[in-house]
Amino acid sequence: MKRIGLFGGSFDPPHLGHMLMAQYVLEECELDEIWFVPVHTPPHKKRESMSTNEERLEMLEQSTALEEKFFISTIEFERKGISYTIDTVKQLKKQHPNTHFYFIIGGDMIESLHTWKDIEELLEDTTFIGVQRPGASSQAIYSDRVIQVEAIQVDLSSTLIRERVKLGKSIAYMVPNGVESIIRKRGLYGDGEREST
Ligand SMILES: Nc1ncnc2c1ncn2[C@@H]1O[C@H](COP(=O)(O)OP(=O)(O)OP(=O)(O)O)[C@@H](O)[C@H]1O
Ligand SMILES: O=C(O)c1ccc[n+]([C@@H]2O[C@H](COP(=O)([O-])O)[C@@H](O)[C@H]2O)c1
Repeated sequence: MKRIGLFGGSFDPPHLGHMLMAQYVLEECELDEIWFVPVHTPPHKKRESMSTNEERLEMLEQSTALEEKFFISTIEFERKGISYTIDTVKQLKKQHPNTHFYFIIGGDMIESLHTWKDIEELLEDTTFIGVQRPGASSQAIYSDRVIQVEAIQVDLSSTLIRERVKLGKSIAYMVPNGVESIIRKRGLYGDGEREST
């Protein structure tokens, strides 16, 4: 059985917190590959930024280019609609029958797992991996059904990066190489009016 870690998120933009946790989980949980799965429409979160799917994908491609075990699945872009994880996992399992899928989340999300669509069914054959996140608590209904990994904790979020860009502050060393220049080149996260996908 191949062991694949799915890492879902908005990645708007990808930041070093994402990359460090992906690399750490890859090794620590002895996974074969990590597949980053950018959401089309997050189930529980309103996307605050107006960046397009193509722009998020370009930043993710830049972020994963140098690591041979990092891949991107655009399955949720293609499916459109709300990006429920159960739908993604079911679709992927059909396409890759000899694979065990893991789903990587930040420790902050363990608390709200009970609100996910068909969570019992999802937990039956998908193994969740929760990576500690600064400020997150581990007291939650499903905490004993999630492999909890103590990776290097970085108090970074995409929200913080977007705010810093808006204020004209540096984001050097906070995002993977090349991501800052995509942000600047495309004028992301500024005040200007942009179209969303
Ligand atoms: N610094 C971090 N440490 C641990 N987990 C993180 C960190 N940043 C993001 N994650 C986790 O990565 C996944 C994808 O996150 P997402 O792309 O939504 O980033 P975010 O930084 O939380 O974004 P935003 O600030 O826009 O809400 C989620 O499971 C989230 O909990
Ligand atoms: O399936 C659900 O009900 C569900 C509810 C909340 C979040 N998720 C997934 O969790 C991942 C991270 O979500 P977010 O909101 O932090 O971008 C992303 O892949 C979402 O599709 C999934």
